[in-house]
Order: sequence, then structure tokens, then C-alpha cells
Amino acid sequence: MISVACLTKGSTSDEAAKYLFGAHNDDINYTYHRMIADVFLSTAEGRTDYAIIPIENTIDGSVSLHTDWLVDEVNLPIQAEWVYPSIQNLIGSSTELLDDAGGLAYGRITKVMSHPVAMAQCTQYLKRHLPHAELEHVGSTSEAVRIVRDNPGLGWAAIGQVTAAADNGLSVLETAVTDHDNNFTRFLLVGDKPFTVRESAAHKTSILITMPEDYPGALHQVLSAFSWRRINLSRIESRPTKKKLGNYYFLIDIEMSLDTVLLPSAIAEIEAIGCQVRVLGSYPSFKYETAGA
Ligand SMILES: O=C(O)C(=O)Cc1ccccc1
Repeated sequence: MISVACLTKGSTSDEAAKYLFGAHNDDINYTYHRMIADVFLSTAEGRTDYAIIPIENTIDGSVSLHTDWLVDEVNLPIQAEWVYPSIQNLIGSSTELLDDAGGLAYGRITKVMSHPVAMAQCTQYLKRHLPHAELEHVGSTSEAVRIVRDNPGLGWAAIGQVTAAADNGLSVLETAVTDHDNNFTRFLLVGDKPFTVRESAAHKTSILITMPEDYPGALHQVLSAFSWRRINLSRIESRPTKKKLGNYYFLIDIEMSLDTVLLPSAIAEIEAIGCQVRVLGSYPSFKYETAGA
């Protein structure tokens, strides 16, 4: 039995996890948490084998809070990554929020709740249709749906997944309210055990590089260690080290496994110029395919 910590049941993370492990896989035992911190801690404290972490979104970019947890708070290697569509919907009580003709009565909606990433994906929609509504962030989309269910009669709505609406006896009032159709989220599976449930031909390695202070051209040298070896990078991102204003580390995703000879030699070259390198994981990468869902 494999144990997996995840945001609440019916969240985008929950759907994404079921895509990775297979929807009807009885070998997986999910434990659900309202806050991402508890998802991380469940695995970091050894109560579960893996944690499911949304890390990057097509519209909103990196989920900084989750990146910081991965880097600063826990030491959990990345064991897999996959990309999953995160199309969100407006959810609420149809008796409360639809008018007599069955149309959505935007004016009756007083508050919209959701996870900050889901909310950010719907910024234009909310501005256009619900500028009067209060917006409130909660720990997950399905948590928002549950709160709306538990507080009837107040004109509250949630942004979330169709399964969460069904699980809570609420209606999908409007589908696909995300500002762009092509909306995907990249998820990470983190934990100490290698992921062996499925295989992938594509592999990635994520590293964290801390530069020596006052070293002109350090980033250029780091990038050239990859470029002359023709190693492809898929992401480079800087985050503050939180130790001193203006000090940053760089998170780099490389489209290559650490087992490939070229990569350890690139890392050795980067260390030789005085950079610190921490490998966050070397892992299979899965693409979303409708047939496999
Ligand atoms: O709140 C959820 O449903 C999550 O799993 C977090 C999230 C929200 C929006 C896109 C991807 C992940």
C-alpha cells in the first residue's frame, strides 16, 4: 500500500493525483489536508510516503509558497512531475443563485471563495461578471465548495472542480470560468521513495544554485556550463534566499536525468566556480494524455 498526502478530496490536486496513480488504483491510500503545509508535513514527518504539490500554473506562474516550502522547510526529493488541466467552474446552490428563467443571477452572489491559484486563473471573469463580490482565499478549491455548502442563504459561491460540486450536493453554475482554455498546472510528487507505478521516456532534474556573493557574471557562467554541453533547460527561476535583501538562489529544471554523464560534469563545473548546488530530484516526467485519464 502506498500512502499519499494531498489537499482536500475533490481538489485539483486530488484529481491530478488520480491521474498519476490511476483512478481505480486500490494500492493507494490518500490522506487529505486543508492546508498545503500539512500536506508537506505529513510526508516530511513520515506519516505518508508521498505528498502531491501543485508547483506551477500556465496563467499564474510558479506557486511561490509551495516552492519555498520545498526549498526551505522540508527535505523531500522530487520523485515525479506531471501536468494536469486545471479548468475551474463556478459552483453554488442553484435554488439560491439561478433566477426563475434558469439564468445565473450574478447580482445575488455576495462572495466567491477559492484557492488563490484557482482564483488567479479567473481574474478577468471575476472582474467582468462579479466586480461587486467579495473574494476570499481558502486552502483548496474543494474546501471552498464545502464552506459554501455549509453556509446556505448567504449568496456565496466557490470556484472549483465538478467532482467537488457533486460530492457536496451543489451545482456547477457556470463551466470553464478560467480566463484561458489552455490552463494546465504542473504537479510534483515528493517523498523518499522512487516512483515506480508508471514509466516515462522523459526525465528531468531540478537543482538549486546559490551564487557566490559579488561574483560578476556568475549566472552567465552557470548557464554556459549547460549551453556548451547542449543541455536543455525547461525553467529558470530566482527566489530570495530570505537571508539578505538582494540575495537570490536560482531554481533550474533540466531536461535530462542525473544518470546522464553530461549532467554531473556540468554540476561539477558550476561548483568549481564557487556556487553551491543542491539536487532537488531527478525524476520521470509525465504528459497529460486524455486517453490515459
Ligand atoms: O485547491 C485545489 O484544488 C488545489 O489542488 C490547488 C490548485 C488550485 C488551482 C490549480 C491547481 C491547484
